[in-house]
Amino acid sequence: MAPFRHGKLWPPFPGAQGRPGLDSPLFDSVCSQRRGVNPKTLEAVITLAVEIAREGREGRKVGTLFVVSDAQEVLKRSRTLILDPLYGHPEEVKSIQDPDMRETIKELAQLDGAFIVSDTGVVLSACRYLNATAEGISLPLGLGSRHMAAASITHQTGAVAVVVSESSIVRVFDDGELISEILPEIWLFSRFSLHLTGPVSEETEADVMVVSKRED
Ligand SMILES: Nc1ncnc2c1ncn2[C@@H]1O[C@H](COP(=O)(O)OP(=O)(O)OP(=O)(O)O)[C@@H](O)[C@H]1O
Repeated sequence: MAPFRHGKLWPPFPGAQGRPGLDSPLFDSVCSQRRGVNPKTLEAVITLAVEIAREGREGRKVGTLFVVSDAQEVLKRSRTLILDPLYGHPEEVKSIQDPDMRETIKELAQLDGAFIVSDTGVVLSACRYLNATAEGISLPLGLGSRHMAAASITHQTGAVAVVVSESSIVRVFDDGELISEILPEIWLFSRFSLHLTGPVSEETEADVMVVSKRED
């Protein structure tokens, strides 16, 4: 029988045995109120991003991008690259907390573009190209166009963006800036060069390491 943690079933999702999941305190520093987005939604997105970075799909690494909150502004600044696979489905089945939806996202993550997630956690759209501009963005060297799009959309709107890099690192952007880098497997640390600059905090739980910009 699965153990309980913080009064909830642990681990929360099949396949996440022994890994941080929803309600893990590991992501508290990233999902703080100062982000200005629903912390529960952001936490659910980051947990899913870590699962995607860890698992890939059918033996391949998968990179993808989630944009969380301020959805109407984000939708205005983006367009679908193909017919939207989530279009027309009722909101009740598109919750980021829903296990079936999470599996669907893992499948769709193989396609180009971004997922748009509302503040309440409804995944509104997939495969979206974000109108990105490098103006006003100072991105650490070595990050490519997916990261630029993430930084740019958070500069233009009140959203927070979560990138799963094909190199298996999860990065979080707010206000046009990289605020956190998450290693889904601690052994990656030996091959990892930090893109965050300035004072950082580090937290590790169940093989997952979170390095965040210190904001105190
Ligand atoms: N403006 C954009 N909006 C949405 N998705 C984008 C945008 N630009 C790039 N992408 C996505 O990022 C993918 C990878 O691009 P690229 O390799 O340049 O990014 P990257 O930042 O180096 O990411 P990774 O670390 O995963 O390689 C593209 O195939 C596309 O799916």
